[in-house]
Amino acid sequence: MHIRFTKMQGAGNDFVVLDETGSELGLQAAHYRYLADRHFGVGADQILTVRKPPAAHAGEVDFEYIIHNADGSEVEQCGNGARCFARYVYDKGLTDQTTIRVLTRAGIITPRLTPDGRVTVNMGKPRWQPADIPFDPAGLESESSGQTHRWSLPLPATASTPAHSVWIVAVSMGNPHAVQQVASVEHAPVAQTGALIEHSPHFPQRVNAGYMEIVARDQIRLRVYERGAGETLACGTGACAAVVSGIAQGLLDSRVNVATRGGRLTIEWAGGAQHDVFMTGPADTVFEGHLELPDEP
Ligand SMILES: N[C@@H](CCC[C@H](N)C(=O)O)C(=O)O
Repeated sequence: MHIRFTKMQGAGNDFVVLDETGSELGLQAAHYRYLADRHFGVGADQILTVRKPPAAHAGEVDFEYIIHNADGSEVEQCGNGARCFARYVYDKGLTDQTTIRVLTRAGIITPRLTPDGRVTVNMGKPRWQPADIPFDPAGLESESSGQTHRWSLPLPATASTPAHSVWIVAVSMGNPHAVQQVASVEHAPVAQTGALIEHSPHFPQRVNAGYMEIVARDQIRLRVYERGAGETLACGTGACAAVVSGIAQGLLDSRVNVATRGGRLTIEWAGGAQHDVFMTGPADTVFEGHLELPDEP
């Protein structure tokens, strides 16, 4: 099958974007893995697919946006991808609106193109209830921290680390996140513990593992080991999860700059159950291409 694609990136989190507004390509998990492969395919952390809204949501949203991780799994949400999605549909002339309502597996989000070239996304509300994440805290030690809880998550011994526990805040931004505070992101054991946290049995659908260094009440540094993709240069929902966990614990103000390895994001949240989280950052097209997709990659 011959397909056209656009390569995009947002703060270094990179994507292959596919247009299925005309007809669906019918790709399988192995095709997404092939497209994401940095040696044999195009190379990406996630594959983003743009579709017209399904009939049940016609009039309510402008597009549907489907996300696959590099490992081929379909996921509910992707923040940096949402900004690239908005940039894509606008630049391709699929819409002339600068505020776009998008259906995702996690619900409706609203990206808005801003005059400075960046994109601000209303990412909806954080969800803290374990069942909504999903997170199974059975048997875990916990302590209250501001308006939320920290949980002591046990990690098994590996060749490089002894068995130990880390204190995490569990939160959903449409997808699951476990955020821990570290003294220094540079020295954080992301490579050693990221996959252990991702596969913890306390997160039945796996989890994105965030490592947050608080620099000031309005500034953090962040690394994220992403579910289904490994460590990426930035994770938009990870930035939202880290900032809301910091605000809920009383450690951060309501507007926070997040320095990632690939660029800067700004996250705003007024706190409480009624307020949405807003994320602002870059979204850029890198190149366009076409390729012959093997029937069975
Ligand atoms: N890079 C993303 C998150 C993509 C999905 C994530 N890996 C998951 O499995 O939940 C972002 O910018 O939010």
